[in-house]
Amino acid sequence: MDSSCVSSDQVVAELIGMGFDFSDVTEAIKAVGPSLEDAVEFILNGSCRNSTVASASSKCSTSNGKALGKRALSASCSSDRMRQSTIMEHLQSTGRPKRSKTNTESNVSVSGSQVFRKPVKGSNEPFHARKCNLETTPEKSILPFRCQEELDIGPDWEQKVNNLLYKHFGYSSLKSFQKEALAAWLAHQDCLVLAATGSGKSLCFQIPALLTGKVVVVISPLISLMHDQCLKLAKHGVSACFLGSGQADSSIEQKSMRGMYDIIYVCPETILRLIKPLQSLAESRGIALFAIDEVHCVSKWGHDFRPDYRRLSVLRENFRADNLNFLRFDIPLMALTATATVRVREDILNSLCMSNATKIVLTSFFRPNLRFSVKHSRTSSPSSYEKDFCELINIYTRKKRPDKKEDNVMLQDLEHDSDSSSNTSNDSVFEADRMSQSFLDTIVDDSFSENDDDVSSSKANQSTASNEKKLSVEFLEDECDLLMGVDDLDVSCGEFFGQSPDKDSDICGLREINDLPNKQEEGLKLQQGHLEGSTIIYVPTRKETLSISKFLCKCGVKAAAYNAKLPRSHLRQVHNEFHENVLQVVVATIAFGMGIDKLNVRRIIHYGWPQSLEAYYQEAGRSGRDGQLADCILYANLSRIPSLLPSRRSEDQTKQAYRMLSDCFRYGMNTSSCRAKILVEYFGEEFSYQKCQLCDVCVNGPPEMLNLKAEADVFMRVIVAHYGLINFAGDSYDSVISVSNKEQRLMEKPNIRMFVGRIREQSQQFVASDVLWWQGLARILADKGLVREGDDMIRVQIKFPKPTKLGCKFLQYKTEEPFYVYPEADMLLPTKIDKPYSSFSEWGKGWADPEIRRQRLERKRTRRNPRKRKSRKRNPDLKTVRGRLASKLSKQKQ
Ligand SMILES: Nc1ncnc2c1ncn2[C@@H]1O[C@H](COP(=O)(O)OP(=O)(O)OP(=O)(O)O)[C@@H](O)[C@H]1O
Ligand SMILES: [Mg+2]
Repeated sequence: MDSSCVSSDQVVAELIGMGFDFSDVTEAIKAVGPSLEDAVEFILNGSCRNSTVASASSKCSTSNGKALGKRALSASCSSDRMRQSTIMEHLQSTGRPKRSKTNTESNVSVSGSQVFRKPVKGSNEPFHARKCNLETTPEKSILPFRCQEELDIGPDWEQKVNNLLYKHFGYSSLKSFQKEALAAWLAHQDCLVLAATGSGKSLCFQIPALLTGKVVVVISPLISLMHDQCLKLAKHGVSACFLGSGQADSSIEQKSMRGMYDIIYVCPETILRLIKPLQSLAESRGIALFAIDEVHCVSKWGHDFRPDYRRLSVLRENFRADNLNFLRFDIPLMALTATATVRVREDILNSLCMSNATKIVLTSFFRPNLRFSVKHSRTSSPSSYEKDFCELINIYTRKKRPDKKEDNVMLQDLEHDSDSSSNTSNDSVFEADRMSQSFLDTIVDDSFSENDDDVSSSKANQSTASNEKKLSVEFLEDECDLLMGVDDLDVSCGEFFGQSPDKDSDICGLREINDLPNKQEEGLKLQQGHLEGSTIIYVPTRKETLSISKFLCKCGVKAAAYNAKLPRSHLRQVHNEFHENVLQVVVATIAFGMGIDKLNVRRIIHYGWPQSLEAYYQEAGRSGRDGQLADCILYANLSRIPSLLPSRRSEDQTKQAYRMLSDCFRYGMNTSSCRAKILVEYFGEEFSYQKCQLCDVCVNGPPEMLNLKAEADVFMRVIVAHYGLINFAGDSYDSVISVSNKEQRLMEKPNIRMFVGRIREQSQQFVASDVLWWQGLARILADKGLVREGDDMIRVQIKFPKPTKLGCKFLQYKTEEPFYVYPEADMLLPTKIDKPYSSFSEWGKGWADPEIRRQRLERKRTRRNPRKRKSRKRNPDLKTVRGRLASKLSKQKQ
């Protein structure tokens, strides 16, 4: 067989697959030979690289394309009738009846033509080109790429898809949710795919491009995500490009709009200005689908709201069959996410104007190989790092000397960067570090913590700070990377041409180990990476990315910081080295983007409270994508109520943000329910397993239940008495409330501290009890419907407890019925609580002994560290937000 001829066939098929007209393709091949790149250039630019080709080109451009094309093909392939006939066979295959716009019942036919991609290694199978120009109409001849013929994919579409799947990705079959999503797309239905992280949602929108030869347009929120996906597709033989927001060079965009790539990744900002060119593309090569990946970004009720996502309803408005007469059906929308609550789903459907008949493909959010746990830590200092990362350091440094030079690659890079004054990017690292300093101080100082976590206090903070740049929301928000812009790498667009799928290996951990049976060495290497795996540590602030990565590097771990303020080139390097297993640990803010698809991420550590369970689950979901066990550990200060990180929010959004933070806090405080169950139920799924058998709660079991009848009783009595809701005749609690004071007290906002103070005053048994413990009890009582938030504000922790009707009834029951509950995590903290309060009878007696009392009070004083408190009071620390506010306020008072 003439190899050059086979090669020509391949190039022809590839070019037709790209959407070029057959006549143009043959003309180009004739002119430049079987070179894909030159042929593309020839067709697009009408010119070639060398002079011979150039002359051919000019010759071609004036000649009859079709005639020349036929001649070209017949000339180059005259000796290989078999290959030639294979192409021709397909080209001449009979057209199927066209579907009408009203034929919405069809569930197995698609608009456009079937096309097979570039043949894979060693394949002798016939390959096919699209069926363009066989039924030429005058209209079509005006549009060179246009191909309106409908091909019935047929009832065996699944088999066809499986073949493509195997050829391109090495997988044997579709997962059932992928099948469902594809069936919906084949039936021209919009589709919302809700499936767990790492379940394979991307294939749902990649397959349509392979199956139809039309373009798939994917809206994606981050350059790094688009970049990774394009790279991966290219390795699997699919051409793709990505278009970020600020492209200096528009050539890729232009080529993409001419149908050069099978899949176009584009950020929402950019797609809004590409509507017209996309309409032309829909008319020429055809658009099979608009996929909106990470679609939870649409919703302001979600955790990662991007205003530009909300404007994507333009896709539905501008790509309807009603508006565009060349369309038989609206171009379907496929929206995909791994983290959307029921409310967010509704918001997505409405905001994107998805059709009423949208198919919801819902799979379990449960990831059975993820082991969730929560640990208490101050998370604020090197001493916490030492304690908390000791195990991690051991894993990565078992066979190494901790001070080994080469282990500190990225740290040295950063330090070097910081020291240098001549290099701009270095400056920015240093700048990032310097700028972060003041903010970290505020975080360490818990300026945003404690109990002032309500909307009003947050507003007060914001307004007081508004004049001072350093205290502005913008500044603080920026320090936290709360909003990640799309441009998270130093590239704004890129193109990737499909390589033969067999050429790719395990680079970037793109394929399963068992896909590489003949590549033992690589397999072993990868396996080694799998055993140890990679780790991502998520922290709330940029400063912590630097301090923790620095700490780890010093301990011999190959770690790097990742936050939005670091130079883009550094971020790209971190991405690459993370994927290539050069780095062991990445310490990142949320900027280390969504959809990171690396097989061997063995642990995700959250070091500090996440802002929502959606964000937490999304980030945790980056681990264990190889199906092996992976750890998702949340280290949080359980003795502190988490606070919202500063961000610009409307009042409604602030309320929602508090709701989400509160759910997250309750997840951390939980001691009795399976963590996986809490997480999947949060997304509205019924958890069918009851227990995951892996999380800390399932493994360690819940704590002992305590009968807190006495404590609940005293707490309820104090607040009920305060509100004067029950007349406790002759009751000591009532006796402390004089009638004259009642009105005044009803006017004031009695907070939980006040009530605890009152309990301490009135009952010696509880005289040294901790507010933290009572806060836990207040949550339990609120869960049982006995108390509620007094001012109806939404808070992370109940602050102004007020009895409900049920709460009043609770006190009226003069029964001895026990009140058994599981204590929450903060109620169990050893430093705060020595004993369960139900054993106070004995413990309380101790207070009668002066020596015991002296010792206890002394202990308490030492715990509180009075020196620090004193100095803070007298001299507000001007390095902190709280300190600056305090000093400002005291000046105002004076
Ligand atoms: N049918 C399949 N059989 C085996 N593996 C598959 C299949 N489909 C997808 N995968 C693999 O699953 C992994 C995760 O895929 P993908 O990145 O699409 O996940 P995702 O659902 O988009 O996750 P995320 O929500 O984090 O973005 C990929 O490595 C992919 O190749
Ligand atoms: Mg994804």
